[in-house]
Amino acid sequence: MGSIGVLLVANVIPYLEQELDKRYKLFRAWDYPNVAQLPSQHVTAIRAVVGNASAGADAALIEALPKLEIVSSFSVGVDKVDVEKCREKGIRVTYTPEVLTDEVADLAIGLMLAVLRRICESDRFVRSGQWKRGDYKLTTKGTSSVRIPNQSLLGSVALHCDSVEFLTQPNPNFAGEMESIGVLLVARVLPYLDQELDKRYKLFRAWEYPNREQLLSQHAAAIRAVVASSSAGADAALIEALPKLEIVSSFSVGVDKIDKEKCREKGIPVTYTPDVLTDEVADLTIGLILALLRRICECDRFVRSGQWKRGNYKLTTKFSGKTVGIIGLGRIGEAIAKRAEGFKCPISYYSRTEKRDSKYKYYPSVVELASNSDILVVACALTEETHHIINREVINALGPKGYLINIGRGKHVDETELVSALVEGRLGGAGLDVFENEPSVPEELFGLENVVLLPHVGSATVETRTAMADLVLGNLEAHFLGKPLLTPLI
Ligand SMILES: O=CC(=O)O
Repeated sequence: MGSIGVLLVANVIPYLEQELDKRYKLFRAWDYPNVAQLPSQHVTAIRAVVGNASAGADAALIEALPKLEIVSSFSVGVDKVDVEKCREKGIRVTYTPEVLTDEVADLAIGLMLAVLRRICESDRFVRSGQWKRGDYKLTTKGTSSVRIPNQSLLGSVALHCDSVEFLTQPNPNFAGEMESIGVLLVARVLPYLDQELDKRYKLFRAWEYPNREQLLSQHAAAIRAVVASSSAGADAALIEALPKLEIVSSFSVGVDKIDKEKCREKGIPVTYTPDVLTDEVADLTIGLILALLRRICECDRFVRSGQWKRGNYKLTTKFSGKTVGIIGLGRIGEAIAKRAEGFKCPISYYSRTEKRDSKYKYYPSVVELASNSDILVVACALTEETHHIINREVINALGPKGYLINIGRGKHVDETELVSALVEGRLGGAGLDVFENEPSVPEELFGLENVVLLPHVGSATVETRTAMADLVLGNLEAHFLGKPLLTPLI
């Protein structure tokens, strides 16, 4: 085969170039001012042309190579090959279908999620330190419908994802009585929730007081409900300091900032916002995985900075078919598993106990799960047992080819260990939506290519945050009307 001439008309991967060079007499088009100037003995030696999506074989080239038998394209698209001319001259044309189908489809999903959920913009927001000055704006949902349990109980609450209808009127059965009920909002949340609480109740905003003591000394006796969030909850001291407290309603699914034991002890119900945000968080998890493995944010930076003109972006890593290990197979963990199945990923999981009805492989230890996973996703609740569930041993078990995704809580991960593993190359990469001391993010991460950093935006779309706000309002209304709570945790 060494005497067969092959003309390479485009820069392909070094591997293909080397292998062609080993087997054939290889002519590289860029070594000549133009193909018309190939010495005539080369022209007659060339029996094959290898091109790609950007350079192929036009009619002139085909006509200029009298011994041409085949055009083999390193691409699925053959728009750069004059297929008609090849047909006319009986020249074979090959291309590379099937082998790249999953890869391109994966990237299309990654791009969709990156655009809808503003993944690259959010990553820039974190890296530039802007998160410290306020939260990132809400984005748009990737999945098309929101379902909430017991929707009928919401009364005047309207929940439509396609056209989000904002709840503007309090339940008429309740108006009047409610205005005297004191509600404490402990953190800035969606303006819509703030406004709607303000319309219905006597609202106290914690951040408007110099400190908790002043707030409590003036209003403790009026407060009958606390509205919490993922960043600020209700600790034992606050619960004890509110003698009239009847309910804690959290604008979040994670309730690690609420002292649930204290609430239980005092018979105070706690509500949260499960289900309505499951799709959103699972979508974002897939977006994070794709952004990390396919380097979507880094590629976006590469294009925006004009570097593409100086050469192609380096090759990245395939998602489809990778083994995915999930820590915590609750609602969100299951939704992530279902999505990853669509990418033909074998799924396994760790949880405190094996789920008898689950089809996924169970590992009784996180280290074992990490050793057997390419991608490890943290999707469990934060408790004392799951604090730093990702430690040095787990990170080392995941290894330099492994990827960590955290959409749970920052405190699930020993961040110091994570940063050193990333910096030292002991871990392949990390996609992080949460951090130990939000909105502070370790600055060592800002310059790394193998991380995607998001400002805790798992559920942060207009549609889902509105649905979560409506659940908070619905739970409070149900409580004060003496009806069953919509989404009680306690
Ligand atoms: O982190 C978000 C939530 O707990 O809802």
